[in-house]
Amino acid sequence: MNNKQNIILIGMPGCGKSTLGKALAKRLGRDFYDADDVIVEQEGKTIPELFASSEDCFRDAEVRASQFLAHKSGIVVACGGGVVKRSENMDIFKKTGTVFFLDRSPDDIVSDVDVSTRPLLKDGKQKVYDLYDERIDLYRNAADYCIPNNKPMEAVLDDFEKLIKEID
Ligand SMILES: Nc1ncnc2c1ncn2[C@@H]1O[C@H](COP(=O)(O)OP(=O)(O)OP(=O)(O)O)[C@@H](O)[C@H]1O
Ligand SMILES: O=C(O)C1=C[C@@H](O)[C@@H](O)[C@H](O)C1
Ligand SMILES: [Mg+2]
Repeated sequence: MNNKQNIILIGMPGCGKSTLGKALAKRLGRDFYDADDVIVEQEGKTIPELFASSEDCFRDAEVRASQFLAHKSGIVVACGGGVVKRSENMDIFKKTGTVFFLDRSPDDIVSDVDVSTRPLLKDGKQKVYDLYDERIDLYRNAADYCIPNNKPMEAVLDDFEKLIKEID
């Protein structure tokens, strides 16, 4: 893959975007960005503060962060879990990047994520299953490639790195 092309990770909250994204960036010698952190920095507000105004207010900020990130080159981005809710974000990212869906089962997500600390999951474990059903088609349709996250992290990283080297 062209090393200027951005690597964009999408997937459920808790699917491993930040952890695997950071590790992949390190392996490839690229810079890593967490889109949620960019939103907080650009807006000068926390994610709960933005959601407290409205979800639309947060989603508008997310589009601005997508635009900012898509102007960079050769980076790895962990998107927010709901980035696919606005198809505009995917159009923006695809201009300069390739989109990878990190697919982790809801069973694995609930088994090791502290749902109480994730805003959209604060309503408990059932929310993970509901969100997965609600969003799975959006993730699959938005992605250029799917990376199953169903084995130890180092093995998933090996698959990811191999795929990146294979694709144009
Ligand atoms: N293959 C795996 N094996 C073991 N643990 C994993 C695996 N993939 C992810 N995890 C763990 O799952 C947890 C959630 O991962 P992470 O925070 O990277 O998810 P995320 O997609 O960035 O979530 P969010 O959208 O909420 O930011 C972390 O504790 C991470 O170490
Ligand atoms: O899944 C979602 O809709 C979200 C996930 C987080 O990464 C944040 O982007 C925010 O809490 C919304
Ligand atoms: Mg994250």
